[in-house]
Amino acid sequence: MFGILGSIRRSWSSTSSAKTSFKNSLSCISRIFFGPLPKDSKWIKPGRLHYIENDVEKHADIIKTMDGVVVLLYNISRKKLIFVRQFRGAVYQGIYSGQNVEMSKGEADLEKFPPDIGITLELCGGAVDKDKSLAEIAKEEVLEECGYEVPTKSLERVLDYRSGIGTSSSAMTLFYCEVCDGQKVSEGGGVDDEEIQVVEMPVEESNKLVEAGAVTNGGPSCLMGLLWFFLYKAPKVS
Ligand SMILES: Nc1ncnc2c1ncn2[C@@H]1O[C@H](COP(=O)(O)OP(=O)(O)O[C@H]2O[C@H](CO)[C@@H](O)[C@H](O)[C@H]2O)[C@@H](O)[C@H]1O
Repeated sequence: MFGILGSIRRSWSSTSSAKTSFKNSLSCISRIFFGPLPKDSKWIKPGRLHYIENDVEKHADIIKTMDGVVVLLYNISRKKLIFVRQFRGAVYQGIYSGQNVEMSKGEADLEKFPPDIGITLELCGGAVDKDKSLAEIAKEEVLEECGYEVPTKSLERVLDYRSGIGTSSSAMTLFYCEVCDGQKVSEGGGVDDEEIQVVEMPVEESNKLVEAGAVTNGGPSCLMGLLWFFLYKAPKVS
């Protein structure tokens, strides 16, 4: 199973077998290099919040980022959960720099740190960057990334929570949506130059993703969605 998903890397050892640990690369990443954040970044804005608590002045170094939606998709025709895999620069950087809080600089050593270490397994989703309802944004992401055309009413709002509460605290919304083969209208894979791979995984196999130790390079949204599914949905639908 972990041939396709890749197991989590907290750090990367140069003695690790780079070529065999990750299979099924999504795309060809030939070069990775690190640079400073431009002030006009559309995606993140860093800042410092000051506050006085019990007469003591304190501060929090924070990052403003966009809110997001994620969708746990379940194909009822084939009893499969649907995930997406993609290269995430932040994950690559996190593994590359390890415990070091400094941002990496310059050219990445792709021999020691192959690009595939930055590939995640995630729920379909995206940023709340349009003036539309959360369900409409979720519906669009389901179509763009996974190729299923679903009505907004089939998106069940499950949980609202915050990610990265120590630094960014963006508001996230998890939806659950059942789909069938008849709703599959395209391959998915993202829009423009996105390189997203759709992974349809049998329920029994997905269950292993939340077993102790079987953590993937995925975020808490994916793990939390899976836990919710196995607690509340799987007993009824699988
Ligand atoms: N940090 C970034 N830097 C440069 N380009 C970026 C970017 N994040 C997204 N993009 C670009 O925007 C495209 C579309 O993004 P999406 O709306 O699908 O959001 P994504 O799933 O990347 O999550 C995004 O938005 C959600 C909600 O904020 C976050 O949780 C998640 O970390 C974030 O990547 C990506 O393919 C990429 O080109």
